[in-house]
Amino acid sequence: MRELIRYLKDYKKESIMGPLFKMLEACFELIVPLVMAAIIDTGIRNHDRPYIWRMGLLLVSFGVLGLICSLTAQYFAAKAAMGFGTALRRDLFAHINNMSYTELDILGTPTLVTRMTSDINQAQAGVNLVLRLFLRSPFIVVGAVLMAFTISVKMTVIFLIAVPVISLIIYFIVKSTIPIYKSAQAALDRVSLLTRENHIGARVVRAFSKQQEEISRFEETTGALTRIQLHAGRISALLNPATYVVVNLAIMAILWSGGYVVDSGEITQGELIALINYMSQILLALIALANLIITFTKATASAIRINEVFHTQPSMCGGEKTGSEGDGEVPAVEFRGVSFSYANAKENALEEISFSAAQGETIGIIGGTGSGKSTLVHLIPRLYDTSEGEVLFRGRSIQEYQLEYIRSRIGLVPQKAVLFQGTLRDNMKWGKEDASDSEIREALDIAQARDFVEAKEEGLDLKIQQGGSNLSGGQRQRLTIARALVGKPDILILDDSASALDFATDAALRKAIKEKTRGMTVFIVSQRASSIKYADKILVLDDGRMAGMGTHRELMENCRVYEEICTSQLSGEEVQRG
Ligand SMILES: Nc1ncnc2c1ncn2[C@@H]1O[C@H](COP(=O)(O)OP(=O)(O)OP(=O)(O)O)[C@@H](O)[C@H]1O
Repeated sequence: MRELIRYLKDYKKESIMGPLFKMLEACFELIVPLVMAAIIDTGIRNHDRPYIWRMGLLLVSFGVLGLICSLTAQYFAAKAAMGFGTALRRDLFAHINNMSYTELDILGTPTLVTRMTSDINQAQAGVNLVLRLFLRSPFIVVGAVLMAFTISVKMTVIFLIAVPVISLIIYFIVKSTIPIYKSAQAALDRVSLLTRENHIGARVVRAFSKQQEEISRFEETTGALTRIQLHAGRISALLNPATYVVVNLAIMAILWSGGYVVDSGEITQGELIALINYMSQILLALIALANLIITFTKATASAIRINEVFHTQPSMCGGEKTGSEGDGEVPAVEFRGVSFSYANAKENALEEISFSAAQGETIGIIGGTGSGKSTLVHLIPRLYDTSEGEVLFRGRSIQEYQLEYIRSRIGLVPQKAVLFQGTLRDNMKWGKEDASDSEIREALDIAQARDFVEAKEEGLDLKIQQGGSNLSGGQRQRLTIARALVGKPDILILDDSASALDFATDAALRKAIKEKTRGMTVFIVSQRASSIKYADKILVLDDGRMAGMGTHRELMENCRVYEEICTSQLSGEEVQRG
């Protein structure tokens, strides 16, 4: 938690005023039993009604003042806690956005969502409660014992026995619940993972009629979370009865021995009542302290999880260079002996890959599933860094370029077509912030998306729902291609991003890209031989290795893997026509 305290730096005033007003409220509370004692000993004993009224009014004033102090403290504490949470959330979001794919793979999205939401809320609640109670509760306990001491030194012994016993009970209960709260947060991660997986894959779940299995899986996971929370709840439920037993025993002791000391005239009846009041105040303060410790512990567990994300430093930092180097003589992209392995993976996903792609060339990449096609193209815009070897962009290592620059010059259309909530125009502007409508229409035209967009009444103002759910798979794919084209990148990568298009649209798309984006180097990843066979150069991947490289004709003659793919997909005539 200490590391996160820096997020309170803009709320120094609130962080001081909150606890101070709580202490002030506690002072009023500590005086109340003395006023009560005065009412009993003077007002009631002497039948002095005006005195009772005066003192009664004083009690009401203390109550009102205490309430004002408490509300003011609450205001400052809430303001500081909200500010803390907001700044923390903003920083964590920015930090996660700076992470490379490697860190995102290691941490995983569900836990990042839980940490961004539930954990930050927990830390925020911790800050709020700490600001209100961390001084108040100990202050009341010490204050009540001291007040009792001023009334009767002898009777204070009961306080000095009761307070440590209550503290010990609280200590053991809190100590045994802390690890349980930690595992509850981890169980929440699992619930979050399952919820996310299920909501994203809702259509698949229904298509396979897996609702019942998924509901059972969900019940099992939430059941585990419930069991953990119940376990913690059962232990915490012991807190009140156990502490009340001790306090009531102490009050019995005060009443029993109080009878003797009142009889002997050492203390008055009013003072005896004040002692009982102080004992109750101590109990309430200690229980509040126990709640504070539990909330603080949960907040600390959450803070650890948040800090784990902050400590995961982006493994990638960009270079200095912007602007293209060299001219048409230098290859647009070159791989020199590139091998790559995913974090925690035992085997390399790519092994010794070397090739070069000239400016304006179309490169087809083909291979079986899991052969490393996506991995290879992800290395071009530096979504991952190579484990061995080098990737060059226009004759220079991509590591020398600024990350923003390299990504603005390389348009990647990922396998999964992801669009964001907003208008179609907003989505297109991801490719180029200041793109004009005519630039967007041009990109839509090349991506074979213009017709269907113009057929919609709203045109570029078409509202895209979350994840693009109001569009078909093929429409989404065409829009993501258009989005990459808007920025007129030097390199366009289509990672199996035309898989949902029919053959005619796929062919029209490739033709339009070739004709209307002169000078652009295009990488087409596909499982379909027909999509890549006209490429200037075809890379054939097999289990992460380069099985062949060349034109369709060359590969048909000397690459067995390519020949097998083609003969399994194309007719004899199509194979020959390449
Ligand atoms: N994020 C990841 N973490 C660990 N391993 C991964 C990750 N992504 C892919 N792999 C592994 O790397 C290998 C290559 O995967 P890749 O996605 O590049 O294949 P692909 O040829 O594009 O397959 P497909 O055509 O099915 O999309 C596979 O064995 C896969 O299991």
